[in-house]
Amino acid sequence: MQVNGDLANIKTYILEKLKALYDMRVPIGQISTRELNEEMLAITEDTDREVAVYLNRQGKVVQVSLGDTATVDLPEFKQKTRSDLRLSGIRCIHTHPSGDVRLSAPDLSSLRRLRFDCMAAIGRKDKKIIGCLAFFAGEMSEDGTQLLTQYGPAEDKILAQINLNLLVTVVNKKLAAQSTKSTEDEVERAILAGVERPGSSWPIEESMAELERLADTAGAKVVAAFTQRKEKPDAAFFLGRGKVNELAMEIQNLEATLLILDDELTPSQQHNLERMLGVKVIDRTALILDIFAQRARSREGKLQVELAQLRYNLPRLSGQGLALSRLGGGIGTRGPGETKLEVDRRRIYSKIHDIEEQIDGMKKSRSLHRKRRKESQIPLVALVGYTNAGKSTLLNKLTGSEVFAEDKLFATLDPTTRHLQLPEKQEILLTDTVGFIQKLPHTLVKAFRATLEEVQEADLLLHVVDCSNENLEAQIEAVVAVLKELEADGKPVLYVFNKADQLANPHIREQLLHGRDGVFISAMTGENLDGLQRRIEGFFQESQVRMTLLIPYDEGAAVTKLHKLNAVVETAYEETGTKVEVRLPLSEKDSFTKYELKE
Ligand SMILES: Nc1nc2c(ncn2[C@@H]2O[C@H](COP(=O)(O)OP(=O)(O)OP(=O)(O)O)[C@@H](O)[C@H]2O)c(=O)[nH]1
Ligand SMILES: [Mg+2]
Repeated sequence: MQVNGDLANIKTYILEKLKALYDMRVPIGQISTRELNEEMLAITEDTDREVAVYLNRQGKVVQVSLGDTATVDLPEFKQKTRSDLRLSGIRCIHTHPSGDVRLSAPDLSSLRRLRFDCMAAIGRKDKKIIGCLAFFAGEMSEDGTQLLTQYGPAEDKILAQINLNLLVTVVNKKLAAQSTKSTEDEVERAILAGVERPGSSWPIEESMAELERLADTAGAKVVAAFTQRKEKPDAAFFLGRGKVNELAMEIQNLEATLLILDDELTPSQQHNLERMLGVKVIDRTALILDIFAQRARSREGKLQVELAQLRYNLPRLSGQGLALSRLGGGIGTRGPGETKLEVDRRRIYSKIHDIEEQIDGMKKSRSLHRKRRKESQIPLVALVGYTNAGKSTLLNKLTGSEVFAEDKLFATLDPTTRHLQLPEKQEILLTDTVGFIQKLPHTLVKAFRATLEEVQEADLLLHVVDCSNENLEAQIEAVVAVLKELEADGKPVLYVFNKADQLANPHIREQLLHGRDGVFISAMTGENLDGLQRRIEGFFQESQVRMTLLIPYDEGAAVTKLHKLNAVVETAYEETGTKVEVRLPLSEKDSFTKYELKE
């Protein structure tokens, strides 16, 4: 057994004593023993030099050195990877010849550098053995360095009572939590890949550009993009074998950590690609789900996203465990809020059940809410449209509110409803909804059905279109497809061609409308917002009548009913009764004609 350090001029019997330290054992879970401490201190007292022993978790001495700990190198115990923050499994116990057992700065820095389970210094004071101890706290300071915990000086019999196993488990757990956090913080380097299929209504460049925006929104850095023409996707790899090999090379060259496919992958395609390429592979659906998970704000929104994620992941769990968990955190593994997605099949089932129940409960309370709204008779107008069309900007502009609007995809996830009074005093409720997108996964539409109930309940849909987008026809089509899926395609629609300020040529407006019923506006500059409001008002007026009524004072119930119907525009008190200007739904007209005041 080799003793390290400066051994020149060391007497043979000292060397023998040092070598004998290798034979000493410490019970598992205990930091040191009285015998080991005594032997080490005896050598120190003989030589006036520091003795250090390094023990593994089995309590076996794996290295002995004479000199000072700061210069001791332990090559074979060094950490293999930078990202692995866990403790090394080795601890260092050393003597301080001065008898001052406080840990020195070099002691603490080697604890940090070599990630020891703990660092102990021992010495003798008044015939007693005392020691100090330091170990990782498992917490990081503001500047990103690991905090240490120090203990002592204390008598060796106290130190011997510390449960090293427990200490290590706790610290490692905390460190592991840090390392998942830091991998999530690390920007993922993504390669995008898509297959161009003949006859697709969506140009592959557009689809890929959108995928890049989605990746960007999710926080990935896109380092390359590949497309391939293919009649139909490969059953095993989605992409052709040649393309997969090319990708494998590029992933190495570009140090990519993530591959994102533009279409939904089958669980086995995803699994095969991950095995071949050695990086995490996700598809458009998982990417969208990830963005939703980051953006959902309301409790129900969060639950719905989590439900969709769990359902999506369920068939993707392989027998031995989840590919995603094997490959670490980041995009595709993040749940709503602070949570990390569940990866255990059994727990997923019970969680799905749990969430479904919670959502059910909320649905009930919402339908009560809706009933109340219906009774109030205020019509509901829903803003629908492709993501980034400007729905939230429009809602803000019209209602003077501050709904989050941003030049990112899916800025809005939770529906917001605002009260709005139109120029002719017609009141409406205007609701902003999640933007739609092409290839919006079926599961997601289903998940969002509940929050999209506003769309299903609406009396009028405002389909907001970004008319400056070259691909507007395909976007309109995608929105209509989702509306169909929501069974809301039969509703009256007014097309709102937004971002008209971006249209250089006003003459193409007519052409863009394609015979659809629509108005051109700019939510940004405010252009034609009054025109839009008049159109909305016009829509409701067509199904309403205006009347002036005189209701005798002893028939107050009629007035109450009018208020309930939210039909009253103006009230005046005359000698013979209440004079009210009303705007009545046609269906209610007959019951009030007897009060009508003919001029
Ligand atoms: N030039 C121009 N930009 C606009 C107009 N309206 C909205 N925008 C911009 O378009 C971007 C998207 O606007 P949002 O209101 O967030 O779009 P959204 O439809 O709510 O998007 P999601 O919530 O993601 O579905 C923002 O950067 C707006 O500033 C407009 O009339 N003209
Ligand atoms: Mg929005």
